[in-house]
Amino acid sequence: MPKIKICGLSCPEDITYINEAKPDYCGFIIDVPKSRRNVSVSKVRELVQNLESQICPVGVFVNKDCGEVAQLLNEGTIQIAQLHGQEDEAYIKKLKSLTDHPVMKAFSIQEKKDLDAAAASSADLILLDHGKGGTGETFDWSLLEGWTKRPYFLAGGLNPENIPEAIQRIHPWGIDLSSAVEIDGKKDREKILQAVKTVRNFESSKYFSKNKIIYK
Ligand SMILES: O=C(O)c1ccccc1N[C@@H]1O[C@H](COP(=O)(O)O)[C@@H](O)[C@H]1O
Repeated sequence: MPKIKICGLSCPEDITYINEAKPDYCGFIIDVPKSRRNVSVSKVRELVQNLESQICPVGVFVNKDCGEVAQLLNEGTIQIAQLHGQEDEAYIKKLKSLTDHPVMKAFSIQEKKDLDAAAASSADLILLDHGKGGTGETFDWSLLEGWTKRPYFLAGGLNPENIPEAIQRIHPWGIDLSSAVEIDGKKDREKILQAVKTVRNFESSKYFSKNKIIYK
C-alpha cells in the first residue's frame, strides 16, 4: 500500500482534519513567502503540538539555511525535511551531517534524463513532480513507466480521481497532494478524508495484477 502525505497545512482546522483522516505524513510550507500556504517557524511549532503522534510532520523548504532546517529537525518540530528549491548535493550532504533525520529532495521531471539525478541523489527519500510545487498540475507519468531505480513520492496534480491510475500505472511508494484537497484555497475536511480513503483502499486484496500482488 502506498503512503500518503497531505501537504500545505497552515491553521488549527487543518490539523483537526488531518488527525481525523490520519495520513502517514503531513506537510508544512515553511518560510516560503511566495506560497499562499506559507507558515512561519513559530506557527509550525504551535501547530504540531496538536498533531497526533502517528502522523509524521514534514517541513517543506525552498533554499532555506541548512542550519535552520537542521534545528527544526533536531528539536523535533518536524521529522523529515523536504527540499523543494535548488538545493544541491553539497547542501544535502551538509544537512545530513547536521541531523539524523531523513532528508527528502524534490526533483522536477520534464524528461527521462531528469530521473538520473533523482536516482543518484544522496537524499534518503525522493519526490518527483513537475517542478511547480503546489499548483495542482500533473506531469507526463509515462516517463516513470517501468522506472524502478528507487522508491519515490509522486506529487503534482494528484486527486482522488487520478490516484488509482497513478498507483496502478507507475507504482509510487507514496502519494503527495495539496491543491486537490482544498476549496477556495482552504483545506477541506471531506476532500482530505476522501483522498486518504482512496489510497487506503489499495490495502484491500482487490488490487491484483494478473494474479500478482502489486502492494503488500
Ligand atoms: O504547496 C506549495 O505552495 C509549495 C510551495 C513551494 C514548494 C512546494 C510546494 N508544494 C508541494 O507541491 C506538491 C503538491 O502539489 P499539488 O498542489 O498537489 O499539485 C507537494 O510536493 C507539496 O509539498
